[in-house]
Amino acid sequence: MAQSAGPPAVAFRGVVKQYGSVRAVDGIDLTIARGESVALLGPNGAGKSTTIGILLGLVPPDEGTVEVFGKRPEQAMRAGHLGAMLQEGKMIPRVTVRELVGFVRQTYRDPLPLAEVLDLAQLTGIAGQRVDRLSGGQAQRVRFALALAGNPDLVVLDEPTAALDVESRRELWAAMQRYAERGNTVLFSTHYLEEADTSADRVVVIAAGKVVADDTPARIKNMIEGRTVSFVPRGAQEGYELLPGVTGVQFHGGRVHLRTTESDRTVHALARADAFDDLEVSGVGLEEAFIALTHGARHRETANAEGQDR
Ligand SMILES: Nc1ncnc2c1ncn2[C@@H]1O[C@H](COP(=O)(O)OP(=O)(O)OP(=O)(O)O)[C@@H](O)[C@H]1O
Repeated sequence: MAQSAGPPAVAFRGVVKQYGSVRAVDGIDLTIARGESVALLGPNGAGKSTTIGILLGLVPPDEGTVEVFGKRPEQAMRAGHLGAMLQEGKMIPRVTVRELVGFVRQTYRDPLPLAEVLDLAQLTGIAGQRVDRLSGGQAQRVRFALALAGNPDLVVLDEPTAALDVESRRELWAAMQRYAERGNTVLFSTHYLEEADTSADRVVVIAAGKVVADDTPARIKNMIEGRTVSFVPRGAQEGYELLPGVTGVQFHGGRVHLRTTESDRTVHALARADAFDDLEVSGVGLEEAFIALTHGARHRETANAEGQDR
């Protein structure tokens, strides 16, 4: 649930990060309100980890500014506003869950009570176990507990469920949602649309270092889970973008390719206009959908630059 008092949890303005010829982050503008749960969704190499690194003050941007609760990331980190769970991170052997979480929380100025951290991360029942003997899912929940220990206002998780089985994922998301429900801001990255759909209020889709879509999970799902209707056109080849459900139009290989969220209605409208030969309807894979969204974003940029209202 978003709250409005004070500066936003996160404000990226025109952020760019270049590695050699790769623009890992290519002009990101992003504001996250306090209390929002936001998923950064994107394929491999989209720029999610780099964006998170910049947010945490670990990666200096080449251009643009980043503020976390109105402060520079390093200041926000020092002030205890930020907690992070990154992809890597080995456990110290031979200590128990309780000892490790207890030790880490003591390094913060105003930590959560130990029992509360253990409860939030669903670790109470395994608090006496050694951290180097835990399952993958349990170990991830310990990392989550370490990210929460300082009682941060914003917790950032970089692909927290990578390599976890379904049950462990479910437990981690339940733990994360309980933290979000306390009014905290959560930002996590994922490759999985289902995770973004069930665990976020808002989904920001990143591809090739750019934000290509930013909407509610339901609308993003609609965009990504759409279909492609392709055909050899007949008659006037215009106005396709006005057909019901159509979110994108491309011409190649002598065919028209329409992306649509409502393929039945699109096909009915085409049939009424007697506008096609050799019609095909296919589902869209996630990678393809990202590419389509990326093209859509470029198309909109060009249209805006040309002053067209499309
Ligand atoms: N330290 C680095 N040096 C050189 N190139 C880098 C570095 N970090 C990231 N990149 C490149 O920047 C691009 C974005 O990478 P990033 O790790 O941010 O993507 P990602 O969306 O997090 O991917 P994944 O889902 O695979 O973790 C990739 O092309 C990657 O190879």
